[in-house]
Amino acid sequence: MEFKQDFFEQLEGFYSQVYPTPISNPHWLGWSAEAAKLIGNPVADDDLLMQLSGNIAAPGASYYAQVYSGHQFGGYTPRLGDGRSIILGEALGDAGAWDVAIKGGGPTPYSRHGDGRAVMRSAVREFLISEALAALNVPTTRALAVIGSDLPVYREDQETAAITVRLAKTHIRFGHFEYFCHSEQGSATKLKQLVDFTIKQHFPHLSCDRAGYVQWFNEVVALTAKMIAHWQSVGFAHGVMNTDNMSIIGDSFDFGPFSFLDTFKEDFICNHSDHNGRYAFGQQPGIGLWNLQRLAQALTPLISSDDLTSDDLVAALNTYQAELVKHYLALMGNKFGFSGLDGGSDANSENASSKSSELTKQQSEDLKLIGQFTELLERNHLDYTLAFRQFGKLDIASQHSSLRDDFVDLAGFDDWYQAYQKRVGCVDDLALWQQARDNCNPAYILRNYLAQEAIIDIEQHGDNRKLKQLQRALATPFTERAEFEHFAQRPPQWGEGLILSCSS
Ligand SMILES: Nc1ncnc2c1ncn2[C@@H]1O[C@H](COP(=O)(O)OP(=O)(O)OP(=O)(O)O)[C@@H](O)[C@H]1O
Ligand SMILES: [Mg+2]
Repeated sequence: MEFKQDFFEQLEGFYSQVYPTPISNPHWLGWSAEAAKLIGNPVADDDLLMQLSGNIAAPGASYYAQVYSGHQFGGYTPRLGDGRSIILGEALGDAGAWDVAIKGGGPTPYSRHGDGRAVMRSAVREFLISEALAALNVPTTRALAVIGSDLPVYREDQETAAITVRLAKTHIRFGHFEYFCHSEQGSATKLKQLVDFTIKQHFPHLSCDRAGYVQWFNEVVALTAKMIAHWQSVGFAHGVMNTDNMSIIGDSFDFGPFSFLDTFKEDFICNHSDHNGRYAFGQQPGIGLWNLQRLAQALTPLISSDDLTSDDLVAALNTYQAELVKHYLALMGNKFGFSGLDGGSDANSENASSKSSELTKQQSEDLKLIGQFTELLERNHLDYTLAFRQFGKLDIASQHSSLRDDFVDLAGFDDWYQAYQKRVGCVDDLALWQQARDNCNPAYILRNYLAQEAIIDIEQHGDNRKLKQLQRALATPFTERAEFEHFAQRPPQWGEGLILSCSS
């Protein structure tokens, strides 16, 4: 791996240098060849294992933990920082550089009372979901590897430590800006230095002046809205949308008690510490905006000469909803096979952009049709992913749809289906239309119970074969294969809506 050290060299005072603590008996539990391609294809040999577990030095690595703060469950914590993630530097790849971080690498000056480690179950989950979301085309950090060990760690019970090797285009979070605005009083120079660095590294088309800052914030709003539209469309609940877990480039970041929906449930809560449902599935779009408001406050000293958030930042915040709806409609319209979508079949297309917050009549009707369908799913206790996978089997012109058999409320379904058929309109090539549905409605998602089964095999028998098989299925989630049939089922009763502990 070849590193550059831009953050380390240019942002002194924004991190503490700290070396990982060696860990006993490191061994590969998982490796992502896809992620490896991003950073010049390192070979997963013993030498690299020792480097990425923190047991020997990696050539060219700097080793540092960044300082940041953040709003956690609505309240401000003045100083957090990387308490268990140690960054080696920015590894060079063909399409840019990626921070390489050892998550669970041992204590840092920001560990507070923590041990700096991660338990195996959480490291495996982060590894699997990072790569699974990437395969679903959801913007996300990646995971190069998960490394097991013999080190005992203590949570509710004794467990074993493991490491996720995270790749991130940046580790800069909303919380970084909050720290240099609120916690380091009078440090407007540092805030500016951080914003300038972020723009130069990740938004190089923008200038580092007031107009550039405003444009940059507009882009952060749009990227965040797009990420959350993706989450809503695949039925992903993040679980801990604190501002210290919001990446400044709109990548899904920090995977703890996340969950995909099994049965569709708008108010599904995946984090058992989230007693009020602040981060429930249906709350995510609103929380995205709330988090952006906190970021706008942190940027205010840079943009405005008084304490009021400038009109320009407020105007940017006001584009959030339209941005989110635009992406959500494109993604959902694709899943349903609506005709004549803005931006064609590419939901990422920049053509789909209309800054107007006014919905067109067609958009309002589409949103209504989508909402009616998810309500039907909820009332009929149907699985979100499996229901959508059925769309690739629909004979759209026929009155009899295979999907209908799954519903108890047949009259409700029939009414909806009629309106849906009308919206889809005439399909010239049914096979092509069905293929397009299969290409955006996954057969395989990382259901909590599947991750849990893989984890139990490792925990009880040191056997990572299930993890590897699951990883292979999730790498091509739109392609059904007989060998993975068991991954495309509803969960067994014990695994339905499995809620996980936040301790990790
Ligand atoms: N076992 C631990 N030891 C030390 N610090 C910890 C530990 N677990 C969490 N923290 C720290 O607590 C804060 C909030 O934790 P959170 O779960 O959001 O992040 P994380 O999963 O540790 O890391 P990241 O956000 O980098 O993915 C962070 O400052 C984190 O570093
Ligand atoms: Mg975090």
